[in-house]
Amino acid sequence: MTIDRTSLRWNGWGPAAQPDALPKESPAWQWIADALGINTPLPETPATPLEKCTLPASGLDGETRLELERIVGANQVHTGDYERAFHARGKSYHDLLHVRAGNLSNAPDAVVYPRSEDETQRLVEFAAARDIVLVPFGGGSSVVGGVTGREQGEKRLCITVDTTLMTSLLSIDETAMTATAQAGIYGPALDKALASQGVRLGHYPQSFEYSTLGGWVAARGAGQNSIRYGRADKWLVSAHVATPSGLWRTEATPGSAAAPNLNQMVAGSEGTLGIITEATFKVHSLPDAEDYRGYLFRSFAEGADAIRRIVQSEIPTAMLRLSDADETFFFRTLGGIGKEHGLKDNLAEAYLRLRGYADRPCALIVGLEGSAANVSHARDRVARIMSACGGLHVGRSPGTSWKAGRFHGPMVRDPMMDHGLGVDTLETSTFWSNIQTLHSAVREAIDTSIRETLDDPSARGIVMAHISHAYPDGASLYFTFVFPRRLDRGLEGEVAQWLTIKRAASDAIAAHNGTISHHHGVGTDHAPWLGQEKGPVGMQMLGAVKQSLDPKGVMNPGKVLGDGIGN
Ligand SMILES: Cc1cc2nc3c(=O)[nH]c(=O)nc-3n(C[C@H](O)[C@H](O)[C@H](O)COP(=O)(O)OP(=O)(O)OC[C@H]3O[C@@H](n4cnc5c(N)ncnc54)[C@H](O)[C@@H]3O)c2cc1C
Repeated sequence: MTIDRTSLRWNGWGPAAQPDALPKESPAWQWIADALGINTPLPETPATPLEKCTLPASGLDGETRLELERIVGANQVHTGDYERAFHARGKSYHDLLHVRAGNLSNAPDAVVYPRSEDETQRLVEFAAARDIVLVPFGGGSSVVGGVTGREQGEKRLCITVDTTLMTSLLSIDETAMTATAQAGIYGPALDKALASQGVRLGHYPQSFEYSTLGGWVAARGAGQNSIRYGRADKWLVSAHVATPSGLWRTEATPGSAAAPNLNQMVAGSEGTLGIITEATFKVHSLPDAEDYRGYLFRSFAEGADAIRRIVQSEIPTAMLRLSDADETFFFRTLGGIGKEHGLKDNLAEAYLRLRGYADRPCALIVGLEGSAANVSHARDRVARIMSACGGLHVGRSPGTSWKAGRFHGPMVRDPMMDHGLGVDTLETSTFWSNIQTLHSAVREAIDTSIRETLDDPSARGIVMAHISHAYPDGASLYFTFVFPRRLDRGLEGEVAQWLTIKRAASDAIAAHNGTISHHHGVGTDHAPWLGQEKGPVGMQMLGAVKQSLDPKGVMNPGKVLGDGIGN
């Protein structure tokens, strides 16, 4: 079962029909405007409807269309406006600036939906022979420019290959605890199929509902419970990839010393080497017990120290998520707006004041999953470390409400963009010894660069961050920032505003020893910083692999190895 494209927003996030996540009459708008130093009413900035957008004519000629139809079937080759608009770009803030403004100049000439590995391989070989560009597309949830159709200056025919008709769970090896599925299966469908056999992969990115197995591997992502279930490069056992040089089957053994592990070339390849048609991955028994709960810390440093100690003590947790003081304040205030403030809340506040947690606290959510005995044992050990590090237990409700809304946060972005506000996120990781330095440097870079882009001296951004994934040696930092959009200079001015902020943040990450991406990938947006991270020899190796598998450069050109930020 796949998701009908027309049931989804082509220029936003989630279902086409969905309740407004931030209704017009909500008092939250005024609070956000005040926090941003905006003294005028927020403007109405709705997205351009499709019928008013400029779509370049498809360059697909009749003969090529016939050839494509011979490979994938007549019903699987699309050149209609909706299909081309849906596949023009991904879901980054930068992507949304373009599509909401009605600029669909990146739309591919056609979208094709292969139904099998054989069709995909024939399609890739056909494209290579004809020098036709192919852009692999799963859920299209890339936030780094990974699925942009025609890159600027690309003259060749451009076809997006949508994998979402390849949705079968092919097999489960209950003895080895691995499973194999076709790459185009969406998160919920995969989860359901695995759960019916008593197992799960456990990969839950925030985009889970609208992203695919192939996209998770290709972008080398991490789910919210990555501490327990691992990132994509950890749970991937093997893959089949349709490349211009033939079908590539990576080796599948639990451990091997037979030269470097080529699965690591698939994870993170972002469609530049070929199209992943199926993947084999590790699975886990469904947990008997779950425990999600909250703690408060007086400082980000104390909370980070608690996470480090828990992970280094090898206590089996599924998730540890620490918000900095700004993020804690933002979500607590936003969540409380419009709600009646009763006696219970007053007592809770008085208690926090008394214990010294009222002044800019940092919230930490702990998630535990597994057998009842393991969860209970882990809960006690976690509680001891939290307490030793200054954490205050605040009960289950922050944990359960975080879990219930774990995929809903992004629904707020469209209404914000409809009211002149920009919202973007970026992420990195570093060693524990550097985490506070990197947090401060990137926070400062985003805050300063937002102010630089605004004329009004009282206007500013809201910048917040959390630790989202933890390892024994370090952790990731995930930044979210909200800012008043530069609406006065059109699309070009808005892209320039975004570029100023993005460059400042990325330069700060590179200067302070963070990775340019912990889990979103490289796409076009992070490509200019990749060389600094991999070094000249590393870049030469990546280029040589690309050249060897895809000598004509038809597979997702401009991504990962390009330099096209802002395209
Ligand atoms: C709201 C939101 C929240 C997000 N949260 C997370 C998160 O928590 N964790 C995380 O890791 N990421 C997150 N992301 C980023 C994104 O969802 C991930 O990168 C995801 O793995 C992409 O999956 P997809 O199926 O949508 O792939 P797409 O966006 O379609 O593609 C991503 C990249 O992989 C390539 N690709 C896709 N399918 C294939 C294939 N079969 N073979 C070869 N190449 C392929 C594409 O060409 C592109 O370069 C989030 C994005 C959004 C919009």
